[in-house]
Amino acid sequence: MPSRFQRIGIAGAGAWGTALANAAARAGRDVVIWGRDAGAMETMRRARENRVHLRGVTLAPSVSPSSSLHSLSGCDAVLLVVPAQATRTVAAELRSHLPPGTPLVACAKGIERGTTLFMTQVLADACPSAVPAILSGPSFAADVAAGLPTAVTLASQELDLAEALATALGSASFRLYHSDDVRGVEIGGATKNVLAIAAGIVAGRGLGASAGAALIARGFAELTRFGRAFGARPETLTGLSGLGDLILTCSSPQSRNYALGLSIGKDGGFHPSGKLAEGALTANVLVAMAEAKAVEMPLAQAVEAVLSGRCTVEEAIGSLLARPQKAEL
Ligand SMILES: NC(=O)c1ccc[n+]([C@@H]2O[C@H](COP(=O)([O-])OP(=O)(O)OC[C@H]3O[C@@H](n4cnc5c(N)ncnc54)[C@H](O)[C@@H]3O)[C@@H](O)[C@H]2O)c1
Ligand SMILES: O=P(O)(O)OC[C@H](O)CO
Repeated sequence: MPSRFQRIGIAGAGAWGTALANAAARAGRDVVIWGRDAGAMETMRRARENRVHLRGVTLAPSVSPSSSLHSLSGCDAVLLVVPAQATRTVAAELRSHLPPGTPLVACAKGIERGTTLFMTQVLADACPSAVPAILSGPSFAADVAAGLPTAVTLASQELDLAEALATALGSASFRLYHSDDVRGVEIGGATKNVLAIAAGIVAGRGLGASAGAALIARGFAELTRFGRAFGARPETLTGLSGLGDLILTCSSPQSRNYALGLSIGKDGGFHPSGKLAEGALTANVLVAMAEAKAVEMPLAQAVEAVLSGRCTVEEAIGSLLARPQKAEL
């Protein structure tokens, strides 16, 4: 069915941008996907495949790859799908290409380092003429691209807009729930990545399934405390973008954050794989923001301390287990 958001732009041609391009095409939309690397975009256009970031997935016929940001200027809505720390740069570049009032949907999961801004705040700052929104939830790019059933949340301050965008992008296999709790949705995605590194460390160290479950439950307590302190609604934190994504990312080596933790847990060293693990970039800003509001986040602090080399995995586990006993709630 035609939509008021018939022409969808995707700014960012990584794994998630490519998967979202195919999902939007499956929903019946005409899609332009932009990437900064002209050679890679030309190869994608000819091969109908993103061989760098999502090998083996055929681009839907209605997806047009481009390396010209201007090609996004005729889009009814744009999904911004670059890493969290690059979101400001690309949003600022989009500013001169998008008509005022164009919905701009942040799809990154992180917090901007230096400014401590959440993703929609970055959009409001860098591209103030656009209408910011956020898309987040438990969703591996490969699953979405393969058309496996997936459910995520799309939030905007205007609930009607969130609903219209969710309808435009949704299909039988890609369900979007709408919300106006923007802050809640963006906090879940940013926080779960840090906790997923801890979950990977627990698995890599062979601490057992019981410890893995405890980590998810106590990690969720941290996510909830942080979320409440920064204005999230509790029911959002227990939804897809909070608890849902925490469970997914803390339990699958398919997650790059979990996989990073797994390798740290196995040999104690932090060897970046070259794959994007947003939690490693968010950990220190998350912990600093928590400390500034006296929010207790011992697991996130332990991840940050291990990543920065201030303590070993053994020391981090030892100090977590030596914490005084306390009431659960
Ligand atoms: N991959 C997933 O399963 C998945 C699912 C949900 C959310 N996300 C989130 O989406 C975001 C992007 O992840 P991804 O998996 O697509 O990463 P990716 O590493 O596959 O791709 C990142 C893309 O961004 C581009 N990029 C980086 N810096 C840029 C800049 N300054 N200007 C223009 N382009 C730039 C890279 O060239 C690359 O094409 C992350 O925040 C991630 O947490 C990913
Ligand atoms: O591979 P990760 O760890 O970035 O996780 C991907 C998605 O965020 C899962 O919802």
